[in-house]
This record gives sequence, structure tokens and C-alpha cells, in this order.
Amino acid sequence: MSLSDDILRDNAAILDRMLGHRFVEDVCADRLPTPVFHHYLAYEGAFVETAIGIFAFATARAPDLETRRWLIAVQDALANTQVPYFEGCAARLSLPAEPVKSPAARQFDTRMHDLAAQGDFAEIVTAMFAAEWMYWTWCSRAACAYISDPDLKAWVELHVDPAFEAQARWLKAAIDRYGAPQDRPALSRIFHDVTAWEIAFHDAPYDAMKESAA
Ligand SMILES: Cc1ncc(C[n+]2csc(CCO)c2C)c(N)n1
Repeated sequence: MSLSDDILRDNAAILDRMLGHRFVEDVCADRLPTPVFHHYLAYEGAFVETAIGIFAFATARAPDLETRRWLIAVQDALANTQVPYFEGCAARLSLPAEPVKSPAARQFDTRMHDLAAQGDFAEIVTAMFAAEWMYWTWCSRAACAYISDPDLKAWVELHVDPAFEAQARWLKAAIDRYGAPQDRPALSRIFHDVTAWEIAFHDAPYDAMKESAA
């Protein structure tokens, strides 16, 4: 068993909770309420910008040039593929005006940023592995379902694209290459924490709906 597989096994319960989250189930059943999706998009747009910074920390702490080159390409994909997706959505849809008021969504950004600012290379890679592996997994399932909203369909497809899959697999392999077996408890803990923050992040757009209805 590899270290990355050990980490996945250590976290099977919480990962299953995230993979069965209401948000994921709603997407797969083609019943995600549009206002929930639009709040989510606003939170996501902010996070993808944060992710550019997280990968910049990883680039700075990378152990070799080959790794740096890969991470620079990741930043390029985020800035020039993912961000334009959000710009396109914002231009076409009337997204909520001041959406990132959600404390849970903002907390996700802050915690991920702080973890990257303070973490060593293996810790940052593990945090992004938790975030990306989970997205690749649930989007692979969702991509088999009918999704009527074209923007949501495009978002799911972005995460089953071979380029995104390669990125998720690269993070997994990087844990095995650069993580030490004795780091398993600490890295598993990071995976656990990030997945817990993800659950709160995906609760947030539903909570925003409850508040606007109240
Ligand atoms: C809340 C949240 N968690 C995970 C992802 C998956 N993901 C897609 S792009 C990217 C940044 C690095 O490539 C990550 C982590 C997401 N989009 N939003």
C-alpha cells in the first residue's frame, strides 16, 4: 500500500460523507436549486483565486525543478482556464451581488491559505490532493448523469477532463514520492481537516438560501 492509499483509507468515512453530500446528490439527480448553484459559483470563484496562491506556496517549497515546472502549469491552468469559466458565468448569469458574505465559504479560503502559508511541501500537496481527488471522484459520477443546466454541466466536465484527472493523480503520486511514511498521521490529519472544511463549504450555499428565505 502506498502512503496516499493509506491516507485515503484512514479517511474513508469522512470522504464518503463528502461524496454523499446533499450538493453532490442534488447535482447527480439534476435537482440542484439554481440559487444554490449561483451562490456556490460565487464562493468557488473566490476559492479558485486562492488556489493560485496555494500553488504558489507549493512552487516556492518544491524540492526540484521538475516539480516546479508542473506546479507553474497548474497555476497557469487555474488563471487561464478556471478563472475564465467564472468570468463567463458572471457575465451571463446574474450572480448574487455580495455573495462571499458566507462565513463558512470564507473560512474555507482562509484555512486553506493559512495551511499552505505554514505547511511544508508534502502538507500543501496533501491538502490539494484532498480537494482535487474528491472533486474528480464525485464529478466522474455526476458526468454520467443528465445535467440540464449548461453551466453546471460544463463545471462537472472541467473536473473529469483528462488534464484535471492528471493533476489529481500527480498530487497523489507526489505524496508517495515526497511524503515520509512516518508523516502518515500528520498528513492524514490534514486530509481529514480539509475534507471537513469542504463539507462546511458545500453546506454554505444552502444556508445562504435559508437565510434569504427567513
Ligand atoms: C471547494 C472546492 N474544493 C475542491 C475543488 C477542486 N478543485 C478544482 S480546481 C482546484 C484548485 C487546484 O487545481 C481545486 C482544488 C474546488 N473547485 N472547490
